[in-house]
Amino acid sequence: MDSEANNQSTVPKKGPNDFIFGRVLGDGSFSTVYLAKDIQTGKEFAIKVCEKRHIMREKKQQYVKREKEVLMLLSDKVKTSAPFFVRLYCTFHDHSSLYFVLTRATNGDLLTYLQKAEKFDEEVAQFYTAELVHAVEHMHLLGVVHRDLKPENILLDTHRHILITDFGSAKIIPQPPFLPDADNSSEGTARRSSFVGTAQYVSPEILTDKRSSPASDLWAIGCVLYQMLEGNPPFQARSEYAIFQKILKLEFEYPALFPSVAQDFISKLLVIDSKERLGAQDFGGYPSIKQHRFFQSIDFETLYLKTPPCPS
Ligand SMILES: NC(=O)c1nn(CC2CCNCC2)c2c1CCc1cnc(N=C3C=CCC=C3)nc1-2
Repeated sequence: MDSEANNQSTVPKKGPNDFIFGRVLGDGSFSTVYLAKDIQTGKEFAIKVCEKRHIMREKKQQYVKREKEVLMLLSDKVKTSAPFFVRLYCTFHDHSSLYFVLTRATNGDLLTYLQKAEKFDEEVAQFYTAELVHAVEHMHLLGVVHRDLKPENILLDTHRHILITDFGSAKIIPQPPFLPDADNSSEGTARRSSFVGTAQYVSPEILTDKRSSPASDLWAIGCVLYQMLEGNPPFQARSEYAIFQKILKLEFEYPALFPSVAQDFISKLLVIDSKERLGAQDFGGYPSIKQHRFFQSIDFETLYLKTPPCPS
């Protein structure tokens, strides 16, 4: 965790009174995210406030515990150098709430950015998909599967680079040998009792046998890229049930003039059998994804140094 304001014994423990809370940045079923300023340093953060009573009533203890574990893992500068995630600076609690002090993303989320542009051209879509692939590869190599990747959970920092957030649905799977979508069903994949994710981006295996795996995030990348280029996600309907039916039947179309290389890439991710998805058989990362001609001009190692292209 960052020495800036972490919970190590050498740093006095922060508390709610150390911050000035500002406007609400967003709210979920049991949390509210505020813009906040550290009184001592003047630095601005996003503070996620989770109400204890609501967490207990909704039986969400596991979600909150999992999110903290994942955020601590991704914030450990020893374990990860990828900047593509919101960082957890410190946590504290009082009688009513739990507080997560997080990176503040000054440019909102990718969904809002995409809606303003209606759709992205190929260069912008390629750039943000490359950052997403690089981030997901890093996350999976640390054994973290997000399970709810979507444009709303992809924030944009001051320079409009991505910051993946909201790890409440995430799963941590045991470490090396880490085979994306390995057959070790007790480890590489996880069965849940309840539905995880957001209907438009959920993969078929989560719907059929509730068995999520790293390849579930690869499916979501395919959905996000389609949405960046078309303006809407590939699977849409009036109800979640109808969306699920379309997903299970792979019922979606590419509009006329949809870029052919992107179409080829998406078609290799939106595959019903998770083991057949591009990258699902890779080891130690996703070389087969990064080598796809959709990323022909991309240098993944210097993405973060580049200025993101602007939508036209
Ligand atoms: N659920 C969360 O963890 C979360 N929710 N938000 C606000 C949401 C608003 C709607 N779109 C998705 C995000 C945040 C976080 C993490 C931490 C976080 C950090 N910075 C921002 N910044 C924003 C800036 C402008 C508009 C919205 C959010 N927001 C968050």
